Amino acid sequence: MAATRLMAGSVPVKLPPVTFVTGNAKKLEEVKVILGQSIPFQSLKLDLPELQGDPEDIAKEKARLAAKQVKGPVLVEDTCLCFNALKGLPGPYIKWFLQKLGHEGLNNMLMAYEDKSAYAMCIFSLAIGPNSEPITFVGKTPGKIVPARGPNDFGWDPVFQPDGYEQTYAEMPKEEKNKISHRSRALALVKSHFSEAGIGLETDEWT
Ligand SMILES: O=c1[nH]c(=O)c2ncn([C@@H]3O[C@H](COP(=O)(O)OP(=O)(O)OP(=O)(O)O)[C@@H](O)[C@H]3O)c2[nH]1
Ligand SMILES: [Mg+2]
Repeated sequence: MAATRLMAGSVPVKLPPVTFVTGNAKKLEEVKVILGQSIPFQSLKLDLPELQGDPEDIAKEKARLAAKQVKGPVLVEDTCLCFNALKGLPGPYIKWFLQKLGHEGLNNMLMAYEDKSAYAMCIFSLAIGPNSEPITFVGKTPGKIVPARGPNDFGWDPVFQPDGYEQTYAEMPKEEKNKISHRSRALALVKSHFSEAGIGLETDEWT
């Protein structure tokens, strides 16, 4: 099973299948549903170390590390939750803020501010191999931080209410979240890249 890169006017170059590398089962669940059969991929559960700094650099570095481990094409993603009143923080550090402070703590961080607006951001990074420069695809969904509502099965979903909705991500049916989420917006760009770059895949099977 191999992916094929169709170069205009040249012989297609075969690439191994793309591996989505993440340690987060909930991310993987959403990526599977959003991509459907559009880009067949295999997944690898690996909690990669993360650089500090600019979210795009974090995602690229994650892709470089993943490509070294997999020795082939990889897709990774890094998710940020950015509070406008805090100039974008916690951003890429949301995992640790959520772990230490919980939903209530995230709300409390904004207590001193009237502005509760925030945005969820997903940066996918694709590296074709260990020596190629990763490229990134950014998806954002604006919303606000609210006291937790809805099931508690994925991260900060209960405290993020996207603009134009009365429900938090957690309260929305999954199909609805996947229509407007930061993740689906970033993946729409990944899909376009695959079709524009002429990256065809020989298989439509899940592995
Ligand atoms: O409510 C949520 N709705 C989402 O749509 C969503 N996407 C990610 N997250 C959480 O935000 C942090 C990102 O950190 P993160 O990008 O480093 O992820 P991770 O370390 O869990 O996995 P990975 O880095 O191995 O891929 C982690 O706490 C994730 O659980 C979400 N929470
Ligand atoms: Mg991580």
